[in-house]
Amino acid sequence: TAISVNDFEVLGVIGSGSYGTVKKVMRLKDKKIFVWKELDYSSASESDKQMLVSEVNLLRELKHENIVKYVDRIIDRKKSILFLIMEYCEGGDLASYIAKVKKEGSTVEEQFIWKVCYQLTQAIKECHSRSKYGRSVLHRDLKPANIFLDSQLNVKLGDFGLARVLKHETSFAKTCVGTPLYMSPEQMSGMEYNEKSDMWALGCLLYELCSLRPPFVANNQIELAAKICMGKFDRISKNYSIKLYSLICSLLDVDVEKRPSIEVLLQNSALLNYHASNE
Ligand SMILES: CN(C)CCCNS(=O)(=O)c1cccc(Nc2nc(OCC3CCCCC3)c3[nH]cnc3n2)c1
Repeated sequence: TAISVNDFEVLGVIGSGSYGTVKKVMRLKDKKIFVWKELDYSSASESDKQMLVSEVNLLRELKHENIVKYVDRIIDRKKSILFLIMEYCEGGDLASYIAKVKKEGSTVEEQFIWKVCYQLTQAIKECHSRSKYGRSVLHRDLKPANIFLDSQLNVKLGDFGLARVLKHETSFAKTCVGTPLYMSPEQMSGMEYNEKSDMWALGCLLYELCSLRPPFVANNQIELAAKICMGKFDRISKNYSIKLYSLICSLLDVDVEKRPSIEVLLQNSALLNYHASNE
């Protein structure tokens, strides 16, 4: 039997993304906790609706321990609302985590940064491997607000891909909403997003976990673009190992060719050692 909103109890609102509200819900039959994302498609065109259906079908196929799991969907045709039931990540998002560490005047432990690096590398590999077989996997924003933690502090890559479908955003809107702190030099120069852009964003994320701020900050887009294309950033604290710093430097290479691909990163010795000693 199809599931309905009456099978759930809404426990509260977690936040609202650009495409709808995210609520914490409990499934009544087994008291399990999930989130549901409410997508209002009342103003979507027929083609947008088709895109939404295909994106949701792609979501269903992406099953990986480091990607937020899609559980089910509910369509309320009367209200034109699509409810996406996803796994609930108790630990919240990395943006909140970094803000908390910073507020406490503390620092992020190197072991945890290697864990985040290893698990995100696996998630990115999964996304890239699918896009190889002709499936355009949602381009997932690799930014702290879109990376979640479960109760064991395992990393889960969230989904923002749907936001693009519903926001009918033109390419202009795409690049001009919010400050794209993690945008790669080649994207700043107008090139399309490509898999190496994810590697740059991963570098920005690892840098931010070390320094509690992004590698490139500016007061406006022009200045930000200039800094990113220059590719100069302050060294991270000497409390972190050279291995970690050189990995971050290799990812924050303005030369797309020299920047490691996900396959090259998977062969990184320090990362392999991390995994071997934490299996
Ligand atoms: C935006 N944040 C800085 C503060 C807002 C709220 N705190 S928080 O750090 O996200 C937080 C706190 C406790 C639990 C969770 N768990 C969670 N959140 C999701 O999405 C959050 C949503 C994403 C779009 C923007 C609004 C927030 C999930 N999606 C799939 N599983 C999810 N599990 C999140």
